[in-house]
Amino acid sequence: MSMIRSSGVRVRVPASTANLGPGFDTLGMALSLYSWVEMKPAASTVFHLYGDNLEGLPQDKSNLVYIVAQSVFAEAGVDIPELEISMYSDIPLTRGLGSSASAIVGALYAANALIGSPLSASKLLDMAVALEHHPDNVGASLYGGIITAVWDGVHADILRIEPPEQLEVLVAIPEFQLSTSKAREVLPKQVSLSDAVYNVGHTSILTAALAMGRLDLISAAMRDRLHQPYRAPLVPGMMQILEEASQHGALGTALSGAGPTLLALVDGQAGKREQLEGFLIEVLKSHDISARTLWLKPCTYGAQELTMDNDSSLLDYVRGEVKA
Ligand SMILES: Nc1ncnc2c1ncn2[C@@H]1O[C@H](COP(=O)(O)OP(=O)(O)OP(=O)(O)O)[C@@H](O)[C@H]1O
Ligand SMILES: N[C@@H](CCO)C(=O)O
Repeated sequence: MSMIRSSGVRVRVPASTANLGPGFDTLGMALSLYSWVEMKPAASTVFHLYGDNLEGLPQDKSNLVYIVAQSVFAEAGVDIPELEISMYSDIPLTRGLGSSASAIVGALYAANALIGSPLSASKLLDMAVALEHHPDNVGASLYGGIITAVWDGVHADILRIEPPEQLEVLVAIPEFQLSTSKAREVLPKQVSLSDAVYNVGHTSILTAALAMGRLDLISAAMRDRLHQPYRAPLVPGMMQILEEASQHGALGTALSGAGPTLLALVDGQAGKREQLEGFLIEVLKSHDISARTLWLKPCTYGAQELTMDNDSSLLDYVRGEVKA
C-alpha cells in the first residue's frame, strides 16, 4: 500500500558524462553539477522552471518530468494525475552533460519518494534506461561515482567504481547545442572487427585503471574508434583537442556523451590548470566556437532526497545551498 506524502518531496541529481572515450554506451561518471526537482500533489498541474537552462521546456503534461512521474505511479498502481513540479538546473541542455538523464532520474526518484518509495533502485534503473536507452548516463545520475553498465533491452546490470580521489574534470561547453539523436545519426551501423577489438581493449584498461587509481594509464586508455572520429565534424577542433591536450596537462580527453562538450580528466595534484583551460578555449575559438569552461569533480553520490522546507521555494533553497 503506497503512502502519498502530501507535503511533497525535493531531490538533487548530478549531471553525468557518458562514454569517457572508448566506453561507448557503457562507461559513465557523475559530475558535481546538479539539477533539482520538487514534486507535490496538486489540484491542477503547474510548473515552476527556474534559471536559464530550462528555458523553452514545456510547462504542461507533455513535460518529460511529468510523463516519467506518471509512469512511476502507473507501475506502483497509484493515481496522482495533477502535480506541482518545480525545477532548477545548472546542467546545460543538449550539451553532452546528461541533462535528459538527470531529468528522467530526478522524476523517477521524486515520484517514487512521493509515494513512499515502493519501487527498488534496480527497478528505477530499468525504467530509466528504458526511457533514455543509455545506461551510462542514467546509471551515473542514479548511483553516482563511475559506473560501468550493460543493458539487454529490459534489464540493466551496473557496477559502481569509486572515483580516484585526486581526479578532477575540466569541461569546455560550446555555446551551440547538439542533440543526442543528431550525434547518433552520423555513426556507422557496422564497424570492423579491429575497431571493435581496439575499443574493448581500451575500455577494459580504462575501467581497471580508474578502479585501481592508475592515473598514469588513463592517457593511453582513453582512445576510441567507435564514435568520436565520426562525430568530429560536428565539433570542429575536437580532434586537435583529443590529440594534443595531454601536452597541456590533461590525463586524457573525450567528447562528453554525445557532445558537443569536451571533457578532460586531470590530476588535481599536478597543476597546469590555466594552460589546459586556455588550450581548450583557444582551439575552439580558432574554429569560431565560443565555449565556457567549468572545473568539476566526479560526484560520488547519485540522486538524493533533500529536506523539504515548505516555507521557501525551490529557488530560495538552491540559492542557499549554492552559497553555503
Ligand atoms: N528538466 C527537464 N525537463 C524536461 N525535459 C528535459 C529536461 N532536461 C532535459 N530535457 C529534455 O532532454 C533534451 C536533451 O537531451 P539530449 O539527450 O539530446 O542531451 P543531453 O541529455 O543534455 O546530453 P547527453 O545525453 O549527450 O549527455 C532536451 O532538449 C529536453 O527535451
Ligand atoms: N552514450 C550515448 C550518450 C548520449 O547521452 C552516446 O554517446 O550517444
